[in-house]
Amino acid sequence: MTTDNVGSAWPQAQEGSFLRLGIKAPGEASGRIGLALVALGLVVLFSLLNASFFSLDNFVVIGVNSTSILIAVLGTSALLIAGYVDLSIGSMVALIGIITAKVAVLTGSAVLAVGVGLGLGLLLGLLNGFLVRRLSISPLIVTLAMLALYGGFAFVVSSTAVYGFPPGLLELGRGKIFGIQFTVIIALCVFIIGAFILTSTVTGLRIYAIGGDPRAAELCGIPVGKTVVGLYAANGLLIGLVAVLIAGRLGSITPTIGVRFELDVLTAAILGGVAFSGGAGRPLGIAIGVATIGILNAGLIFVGLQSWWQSIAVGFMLLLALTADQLAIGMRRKRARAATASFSVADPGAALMPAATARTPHEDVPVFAIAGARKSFGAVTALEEAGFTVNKGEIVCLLGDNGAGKSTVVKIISGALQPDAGTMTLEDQPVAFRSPQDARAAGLETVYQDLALCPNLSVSHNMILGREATRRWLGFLPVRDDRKAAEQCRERLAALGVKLRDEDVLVRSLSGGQRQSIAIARSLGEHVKLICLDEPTAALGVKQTAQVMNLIRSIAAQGTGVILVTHDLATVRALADRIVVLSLGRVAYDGPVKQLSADQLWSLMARGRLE
Ligand SMILES: Nc1ncnc2c1ncn2[C@@H]1O[C@H](COP(=O)(O)OP(=O)(O)OP(=O)(O)O)[C@@H](O)[C@H]1O
Repeated sequence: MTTDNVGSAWPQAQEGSFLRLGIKAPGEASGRIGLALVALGLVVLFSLLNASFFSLDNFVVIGVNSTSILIAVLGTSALLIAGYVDLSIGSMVALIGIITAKVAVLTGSAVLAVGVGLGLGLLLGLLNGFLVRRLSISPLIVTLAMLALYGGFAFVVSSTAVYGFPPGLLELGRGKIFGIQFTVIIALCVFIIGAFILTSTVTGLRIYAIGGDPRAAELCGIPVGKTVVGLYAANGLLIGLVAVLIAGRLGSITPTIGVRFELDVLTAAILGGVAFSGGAGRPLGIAIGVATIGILNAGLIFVGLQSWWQSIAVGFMLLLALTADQLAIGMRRKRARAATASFSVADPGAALMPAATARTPHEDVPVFAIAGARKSFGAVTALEEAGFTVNKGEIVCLLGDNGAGKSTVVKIISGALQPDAGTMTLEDQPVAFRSPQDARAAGLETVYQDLALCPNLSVSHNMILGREATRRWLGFLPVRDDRKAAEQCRERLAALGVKLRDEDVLVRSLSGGQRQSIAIARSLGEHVKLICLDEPTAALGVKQTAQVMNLIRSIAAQGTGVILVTHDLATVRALADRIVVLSLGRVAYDGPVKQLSADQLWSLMARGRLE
């Protein structure tokens, strides 16, 4: 169990900023870059077995041969980080390659062939993404089916090699500038741009967030579906580029060109630290993973082994990397359990004091009202004519037995559900929300029971998720403003009396109470008028409950209205200015809690009536 020692330190973050831009690379470092030392070991081994392996010419050849993997690994890594995968990339290379080759031979136009290759890649990627989202089954299965389809169609287009390309296409694949092949320059540029997007942009952060917890990402306002389809489309475009460059470099394409390509690319990504379970991986590790696979493939040819030995070696490496991946997950869980991460809240003892001593709600200034709310789910009526108001700075506890309709009310208020009938007003203005984003924009925040935090992201990244600020780097490149995020994070926590020593620490290593504080602090902003908290103390110990109760008091003291859903009578007694009791979808009681006896309160909660 974790303990919260008031005043002791939060855990420290693992890494510094990316390229000193003040940008903190999201997600976790691979934690197993050591595996990349395998690459070095392989160089030594192959050099011992064949002296001519260790030559500049050979490393240039390995570099050129690795360009396809270096380009493709970006799309595969981004998908893996988001918790998805595309097994069809090898067959895609074959199908796109063979169609590009046919177009090149038939039209004699290199430009047209390149356009068709890239366009087809984008289209096939979009198709994969669309199917994965639509079919809602494992992307492994969907893309396995696509692997078979694309691979088969490649043979339908041509069962034999296609060659005789226009010079422009061959020049693209074989041409050099300052002695360096175009393909190498293109691959390096694409990799650097991809690494930049992953580590420094809003999109990058969102990819890591989706991999960490897709539901949390969705609740933070991230368009998960569109982002995932976009990732598949980008992956397809990269594969289109790979196919075009291979056609130009080899001067001919066969329908078997992509065999085992997906295995090489996946192995390079996972070897380089991208977690198969999503949410983790960094570009440097990925680049080292690519180098390892390149060296392995070249070395085995050098020592004269047959191609099936390459297959065996890469398969072995993949197993090794997956085992390391699992070990890393186990160690992370262990570290999280062992973490004695702690935070401090100003005078936690005060949380045990009655609410009235800490602040005064404005009884005559209603901030929010819901009236005549009805909601049915098929034959089940969840709400019937429910309604109540919340005043400025007032804490209203929403109570009721299981199935009374509390969550349904909260979902309607937060925009997650639309009522069948009823009205809502916010500061005397009628409002209707079609989504949680609508509600948030109007100044209405919800802290969900499962908190909607991404465990693989830092506290400050979680704090800004869905409303990330950007700035221009070098005057034109839009990058995430992580400095501003850190400032905002410190300010919000400080406003609630939470002292945070390191906002770069991962949420995974925080205790339940700390996570609750982060979720509450995140929901606060100058424009917030009402905050709904769903069972915020349900999973907490005594001290953590006291800390969270203090936070809720601080929020109300700043004039924000609070709706608190809870089953805990001690919390009700300590915090509530007023209680609203729901029973079978109707309001059974709306009034102060002070004059109710323990028996009366219990009767209201359990039976929905005063006795
Ligand atoms: N999506 C849904 N589909 C069908 N029925 C639903 C759905 N959501 C809620 N209900 C039903 O509506 C009624 C009210 O549910 P609700 O979750 O609002 O109650 P609650 O007071 O929050 O209960 P609990 O304390 O157990 O969470 C229940 O009978 C529930 O089964």
